[in-house]
This record gives sequence, structure tokens and C-alpha cells, in this order.
Amino acid sequence: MAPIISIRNLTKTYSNGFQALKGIDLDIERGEILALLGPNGAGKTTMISIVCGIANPSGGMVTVGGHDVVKEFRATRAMIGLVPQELTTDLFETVWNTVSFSRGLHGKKPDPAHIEQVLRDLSLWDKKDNMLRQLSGGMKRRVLIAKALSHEPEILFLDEPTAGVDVTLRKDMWHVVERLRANGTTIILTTHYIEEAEEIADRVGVINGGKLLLVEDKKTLMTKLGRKQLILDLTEPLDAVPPCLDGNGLSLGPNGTTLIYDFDAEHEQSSIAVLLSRLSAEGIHFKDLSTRQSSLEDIFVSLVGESK
Ligand SMILES: Nc1ncnc2c1ncn2[C@@H]1O[C@H](COP(=O)(O)OP(=O)(O)OP(=O)(O)O)[C@@H](O)[C@H]1O
Repeated sequence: MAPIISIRNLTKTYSNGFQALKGIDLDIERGEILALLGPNGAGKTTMISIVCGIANPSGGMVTVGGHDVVKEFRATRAMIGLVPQELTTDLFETVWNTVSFSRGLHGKKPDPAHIEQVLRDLSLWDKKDNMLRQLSGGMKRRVLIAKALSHEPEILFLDEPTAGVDVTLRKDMWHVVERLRANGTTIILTTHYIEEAEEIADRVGVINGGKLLLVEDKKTLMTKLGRKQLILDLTEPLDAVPPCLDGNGLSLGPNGTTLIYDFDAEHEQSSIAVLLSRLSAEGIHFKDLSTRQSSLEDIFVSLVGESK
């Protein structure tokens, strides 16, 4: 099936001459959850703004559902719901009116049943008559999502949906995202929380300095780039890694009481068996062993570090 969003050689240079995007190529499949990770100023919001038709590209092409985001702005905008970082609507308006009004802005006929469903899904139903200023920060964030869903978009962009919210609310948001995915909505989220990408994304894209460093299936990424460590608690401390074992990803922990073996996750079985038999042949014994897998965070930090 054709991708729902197709981005080709996208560039953006702001009027002050700053090049925020330097040739992005990306296809987003229908129904997937893509997490875009990147440090502050990487270009995530710029890219989203162009796809959503809020900012103009300087070069390249973006299509949404086969329509050009510049030439066919109305068609593409109707397919997209955008959850911005901050609420900018009138705080004296009620939740119900705010969300209903958003639907109208997208040129859709009123549909109270749909608005009710959205508010119920986001646990906002009992707040429908409250003014926005009477809501907690977390509730306001839910209103942002409700507004973005008011016109039944096929694609939802979430720009740092959980920045600054507590753990409970973050988990609630993840559930909302899961429900939307089950309905076939395509979801693109930007986040600084790697835990968030690890938890809910199907694919992860890493942006830095206006370039897409990689985009990969999350599981593949973790296997390909993920490192594992085997940590052995030695019965007798060592002064140094025995020369015959040197250069094989082995290092000593503090005080020489642990032997640490770095290995790649794809070849773990064979290499651990070899190591353990060599240790035994060398008369090196251990009383305990544990493993540690590098997280998406480790992978992200090393990728962004390398690209500098
Ligand atoms: N209107 C503008 N004029 C000039 N430069 C801009 C403008 N908007 C953004 N930039 C610059 O473009 C770069 C990318 O910004 P962008 O907001 O896309 O990053 P981001 O990845 O979303 O960052 P954050 O995680 O901090 O939201 C930054 O260096 C920013 O300062």
C-alpha cells in the first residue's frame, strides 16, 4: 500500500538564513506509530509544521494521502489532527464548545455523538461544561487531544504530548494512543522521553541538526544497535584481564571484583558459551552473573553523539 505520508528531500531555511531541515526523506505507513526523537532544536516541530501545512517548505515535496501539502492544502489538512505543545484557545470557553468549535474549523458538520465519544475516551465527559481555566494542566492536555480528534482525522501528530505531565497521566495518554491505533489512526509523535518511544512506537526516527539520522523498526533497532553486557561477580578479584582473554570485549569493574563482557545481542549464545569455557580453563570462577541490555536511550545518545 502507498504510504500515507511521503516526504522527499525536504528542506527548510528560515528567513534569517538558518537551515532547519537539510533534506529529509521519510515514508510513513498507514496505521503505524512513529516516534521522532531528537534533541532540542533538531527540526522536529519544523518538519511537523510543514506536513501539517502550517509552514512552507523551502525545497522538496510532501504528500499526505497522495495530495501535495502545499498545492492541496485543504485536502491534506482535513486528514490531519495536530496536538500542539500548548493550549492557545480561550480559557473562558467550555470543554464542549472548544472541541465542537474545532470540528467546525475543519469544515465538518456538527456531530454531537462523535464529540461525546471523543470526550468519553479521554475521560473528559464529566468536565464537558467546565471552562478550560478550571481544568488541571493534565486535563487541558487531554482537551488538546480532543480538539485534534474532533474532525475524525486519519493522521494524528502529537508534538511532545507528555512533556511535563506526571507518570499517571503519561500512561493514560499512552492508552489513548493505543486505542487510536486500534482504530487504524496513523500516529506520529515527537518526544524527549525515550521511554515513551520504547513503550508505544512501532518505528523510531532520530533527527538531529535537520537530518534524519535513521528510521527503523523499533525491535530491529534494538537488536541491531543494542549492546548487551554480561557481568560476572568474581570469587577472587583480578588485577587485570588475563592476556589470553584480552581484546574480546572484556573489562574489569571497580576493584577487579567484576568481569564485564560487552557483546552484541545478535551473537550472544555462542560467544557466552566460549567465554565461560575459557574462564573455567583459566581457573577464573564467579559466584553470580547478570546481564544488562542497552536501552533505546543508550542507542539514541550514541547516535546523536556520533552525528555531531
Ligand atoms: N521562525 C524561525 N526562524 C528562525 N529559526 C527558527 C524558527 N523556528 C525554528 N527555528 C530554528 O530551527 C531549528 C529547529 O527548530 P524546531 O522547533 O523544529 O526544533 P525541535 O526539534 O522541534 O526542538 P524542540 O525539541 O526544542 O521543540 C532550531 O534551531 C530553531 O531555533
